[in-house]
Amino acid sequence: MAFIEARNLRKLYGRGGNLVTAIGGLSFTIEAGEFVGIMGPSGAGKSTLLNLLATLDQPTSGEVLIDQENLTYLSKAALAKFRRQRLGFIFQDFNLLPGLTVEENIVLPLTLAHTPLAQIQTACQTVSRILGLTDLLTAAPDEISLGQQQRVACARAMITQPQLLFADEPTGSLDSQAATELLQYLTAINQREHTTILLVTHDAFTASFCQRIIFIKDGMLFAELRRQKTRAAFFQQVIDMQATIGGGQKYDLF
Ligand SMILES: Nc1ncnc2c1ncn2[C@@H]1O[C@H](COP(=O)(O)OP(=O)(O)OP(=O)(O)O)[C@@H](O)[C@H]1O
Repeated sequence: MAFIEARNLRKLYGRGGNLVTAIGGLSFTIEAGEFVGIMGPSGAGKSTLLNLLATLDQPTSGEVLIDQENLTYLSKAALAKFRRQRLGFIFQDFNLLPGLTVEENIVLPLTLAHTPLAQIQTACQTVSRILGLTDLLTAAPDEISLGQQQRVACARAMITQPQLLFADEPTGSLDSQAATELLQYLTAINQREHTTILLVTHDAFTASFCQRIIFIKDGMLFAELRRQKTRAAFFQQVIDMQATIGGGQKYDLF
């Protein structure tokens, strides 16, 4: 049974003669516990697609179902509750609140949900230990490195133990060591907790940690790759597909 189902999704921006088709009619499914990447050239519609699946944006037409719940028919309040209880988000620019400590940022989703304090403290200890943040809990976000900030954002996304985690270019601001650590952590929660992960990336190294990559171009499905052998072999397959699809790297002209 599909965990995420996109049914003929379309998203147009603008109006009149200035209409842009960001997503042109996409249908696919993702199973529970999959670790899936979305790739494609700049402007292909990757972020738009992620935002539609993550309920952060509404399609012009088509439907998104998550765990057999058709999100098209949920009210704004029901959608907000669904998002809060079941989804986690990691974005490239972290969105940490500068006036709060690392700990306050991490526990924010539980604080907003009025979770009992003892439960918040236990959850914070667990997630901080896993992500190596225990010694940084009293720091302010601007006192820690970018890699550490990204791990804080990851901890905040994970503290509610979401079934489904969305990440948009999660390694975009990280050096290769911090990126590797984050990807190993995502792999671990995918394998241990069976968290379904959907991430957008233009980076073949990041993509090589996924089990399956959906390539889109001009808002349409272009190809799909499944990891069958080693991560190194998958990395090479991703590079080859990027060459085929064209414009695979954002900054390949520089
Ligand atoms: N808010 C918006 N208003 C108008 N057009 C938009 C808007 N957001 C995205 N677009 C257009 O929709 C198309 C898809 O954009 P999107 O950001 O989803 O692509 P992407 O594949 O994530 O690109 P990138 O890799 O550069 O981030 C592009 O042509 C973009 O210019």
